[in-house]
Amino acid sequence: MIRAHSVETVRAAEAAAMAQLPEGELMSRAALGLAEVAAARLADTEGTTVVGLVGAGDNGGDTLYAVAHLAETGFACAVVLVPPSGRSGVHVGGLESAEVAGVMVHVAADGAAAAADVVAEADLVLDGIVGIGGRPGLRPEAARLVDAVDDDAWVIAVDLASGLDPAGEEGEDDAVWADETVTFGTPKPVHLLPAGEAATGRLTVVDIGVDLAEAPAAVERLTWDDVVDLWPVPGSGDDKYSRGVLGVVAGSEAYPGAAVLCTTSAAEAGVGMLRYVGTPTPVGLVHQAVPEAVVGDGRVQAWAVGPGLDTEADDERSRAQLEAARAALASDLPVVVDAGGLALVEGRRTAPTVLTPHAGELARLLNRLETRSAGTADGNHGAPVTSAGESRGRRPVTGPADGDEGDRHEVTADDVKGDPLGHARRLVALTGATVLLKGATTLVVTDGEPVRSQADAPPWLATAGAGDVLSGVIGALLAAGLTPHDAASLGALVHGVTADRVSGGGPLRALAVAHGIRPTVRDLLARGRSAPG
Ligand SMILES: NC(=O)C1=CN([C@@H]2O[C@H](COP(=O)(O)OP(=O)(O)OC[C@H]3O[C@@H](n4cnc5c(N)ncnc54)[C@H](O)[C@@H]3O)[C@@H](O)[C@H]2O)[C@@H](O)CC1
Ligand SMILES: [K+]
Repeated sequence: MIRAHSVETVRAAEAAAMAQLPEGELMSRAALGLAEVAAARLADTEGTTVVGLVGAGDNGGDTLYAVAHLAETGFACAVVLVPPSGRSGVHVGGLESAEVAGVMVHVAADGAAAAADVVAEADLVLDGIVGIGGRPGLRPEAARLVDAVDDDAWVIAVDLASGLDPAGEEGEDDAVWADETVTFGTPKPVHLLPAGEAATGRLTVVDIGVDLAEAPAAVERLTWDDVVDLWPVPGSGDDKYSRGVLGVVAGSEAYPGAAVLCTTSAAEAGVGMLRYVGTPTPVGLVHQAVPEAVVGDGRVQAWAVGPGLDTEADDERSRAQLEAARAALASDLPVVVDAGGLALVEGRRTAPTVLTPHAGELARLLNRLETRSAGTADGNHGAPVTSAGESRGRRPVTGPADGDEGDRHEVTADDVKGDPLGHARRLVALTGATVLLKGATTLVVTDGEPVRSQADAPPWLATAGAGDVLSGVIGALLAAGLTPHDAASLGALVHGVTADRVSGGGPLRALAVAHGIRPTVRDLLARGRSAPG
């Protein structure tokens, strides 16, 4: 598992480490590690020239010492001091060390065009403008220098790409776009969250001897190795019931294929037994595609509700199916809810619940539940969801207290894409559920747990039916007894890795991903068995 720690946790751990070490030791380790990575990249790209962009804080200090090392190694090195106060604004020891090593020192404020020319010459650029002490955004003079970087230069962000919010909460367009980020001690949230992941590039962690093993993580990412620890592997005493029975309420006369995709992926994920509840057309298809499934209601350990469900259909068989979906949501069993099922969510369930919206579905759900919640807070009407003010990171609801929607801001899919984590947290606060928000980086948010962030899938996975497959995998894992947080994040990992294998760099289809789940899980488990120790 990759664990990212908050700025506060990192600063506390660094302070504890520094108290035991000679002054400047941590910075010196950070700078040496940074210089080693930079030298390796220069060797790979046959580059010879280095420019460091140096801000006022210790991030600039790391950069100055690293550039000094590179100059001593024989590279042609320069730095551009970015602070408006020039030399007097930067790390004194670092600047001295760079000058002694023969690094050319330029001050941005003295001549912006000349400084930009120096930057444009570099094969490798170290971005040391700001690190974990930075506020989002770049000052105009820094932005101009960053714009001058040659397209072919290798850009290494020191600790994090300057301009990004270190916490990864606020999106920021005005930031360095790095090929690689060299961070110290531990990843920071920004490296793993949608707001910063793309600008971070490849992430390299340099060990500086700061111990964060016991410190609580802010963001986690499951890796292939976690599959062995988390995947439910049957023992000799297991039978199909003890391994977990999943009930699937999915598909409809309008969208019958979703039933096939969801049940196929649950079967491929190795669920103990499958029950399927649907209308005649998808029932016929499921009979053919997944003969293992038993059609009809019955005892289950978990439900998957919603893929391809048609909540508008009004014939007798459809009403019976929707009744089964509502009964599943009203039960005390774990449920994963997707697509059409999200329209049936009325608020808080006490049993384990995973909601798997994409941005548009999350926006619709927030609008519906928050309107209701505003009414409930005033004692007027609505489901027993939480009061409007409880959620973390949410915008205030501006509607009048009588529950009238008034000028209340309607959340849009673009709002969710602009602040995915904040909006996912809003839905967690309203429902108490685990929210899996789909995207290039999929977020799994549960109250009281570190956010899980998975980025395993290729863009080819953005295709119809992919979500139906994901629901089946998560349902199988819930039925086997995993927590919603583990089931959702492990499901996202396996879904993404499978898609990557199936794609092989080209198009994929959802049914192929469903059929790829079984060999992917097998291979990931085999990897763990063959790993040393
Ligand atoms: N604390 C430690 O023990 C260690 C810290 N290290 C480095 O120190 C960094 C943190 O250093 P600092 O706390 O000095 O903070 P930073 O170097 O991240 O930046 C703080 C300075 O930048 C200015 N600033 C903030 N936002 C800005 C913006 N958007 N544009 C321009 N200037 C801005 C601030 O006014 C302040 O002067 C880490 O990111 C890491 O690179 C490493 O040396 C490892 C050890
Ligand atoms: K930086």
